Amino acid sequence: MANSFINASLPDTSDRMLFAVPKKGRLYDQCLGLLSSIGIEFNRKPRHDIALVTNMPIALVFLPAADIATYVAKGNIDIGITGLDIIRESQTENDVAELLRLGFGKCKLQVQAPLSHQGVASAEDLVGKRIVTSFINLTKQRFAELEGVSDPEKIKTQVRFVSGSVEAACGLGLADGIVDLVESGDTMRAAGLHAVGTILETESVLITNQHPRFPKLAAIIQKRVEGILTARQYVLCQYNIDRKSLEMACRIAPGRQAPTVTPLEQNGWVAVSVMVEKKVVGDKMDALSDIGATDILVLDIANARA
Ligand SMILES: Nc1ncnc2c1ncn2[C@@H]1O[C@H](COP(=O)(O)OP(=O)(O)OP(=O)(O)O)[C@@H](O)[C@H]1O
Ligand SMILES: O=P(O)(O)OC[C@H]1O[C@H](OP(=O)(O)OP(=O)(O)O)[C@H](O)[C@@H]1O
Ligand SMILES: [Mg+2]
Repeated sequence: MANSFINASLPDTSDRMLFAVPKKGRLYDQCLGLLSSIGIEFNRKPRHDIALVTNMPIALVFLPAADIATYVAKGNIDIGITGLDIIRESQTENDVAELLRLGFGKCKLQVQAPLSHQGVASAEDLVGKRIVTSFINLTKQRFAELEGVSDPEKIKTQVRFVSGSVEAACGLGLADGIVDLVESGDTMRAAGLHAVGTILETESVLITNQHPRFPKLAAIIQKRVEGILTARQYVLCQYNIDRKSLEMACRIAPGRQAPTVTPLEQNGWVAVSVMVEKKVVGDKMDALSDIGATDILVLDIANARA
């Protein structure tokens, strides 16, 4: 279970829920944005990896993303944000509870080979060859499947660990193929590589220990984050329509629960307010306009609670 940091120069965290956040890298900015959106305020001193939250009994702990799942699984940290890829690689999926998928940090863990090696068209073609990766366990598991071997430690493919800039390994002669994360594909292409197989699709997740020390506080954080994710996913659409066309309009945009309908002073007309998924709002506006809706407005939602 989580302990306070026993060091006179460190803040007292004994009564606080420890919340781990990636200290740098691809998830850092998005995590800080999310913390701010859910109303978490803190002061972080330069070079300090612990920051006390000023308006909740929480201490933020800034850690490498790759270590967060292990700390949460072991109970040294109560709640945290990391990638699904890291949970799977650290083999902690049975010891952490996944509260929410966060919709950022989306990418794929892919097997990649040099474009110049024309004989390698699929991951199978790399069986028995040299693979370099930061994802040793997931890579060994995939090659064990490809080789039909039940123990990933008994594969003939040679899997070697490097901690970063994995794409350089083929060009430098250390590997015949690599396994690394791909988002836009720019890094892969810049290194003269192409994807020959996908091991995992990943995104960021909010996780807790299976037996969190502060279950109520963890539930509050989960609710707040859920609210922000909903707010990001939806917009509020408002329009006026003849009551005769209301049923059709509600079929076009039924909302999350149901539209709010308010009578207008104008006889027979109503004002409708409804949540619509951002990605389809253009289509919905066109369809509402086609059946006679007027003054169709779309408003951003700053926050939401189910
Ligand atoms: N290109 C990317 N696009 C989206 N998500 C990514 C990308 N690269 C990494 N991630 C996600 O972020 C997690 C942390 O990786 P990241 O590269 O940010 O950490 P790091 O290697 O510790 O930082 P840095 O690369 O700055 O040294 C990954 O496990 C993955 O879930
Ligand atoms: O498909 P892309 O959009 O190019 O993103 C993929 C790159 O992002 C990550 O690297 P990062 O920038 O974190 O550097 P690192 O390899 O040193 O960790 C990952 O390891 C890939 O190299
Ligand atoms: Mg990285």
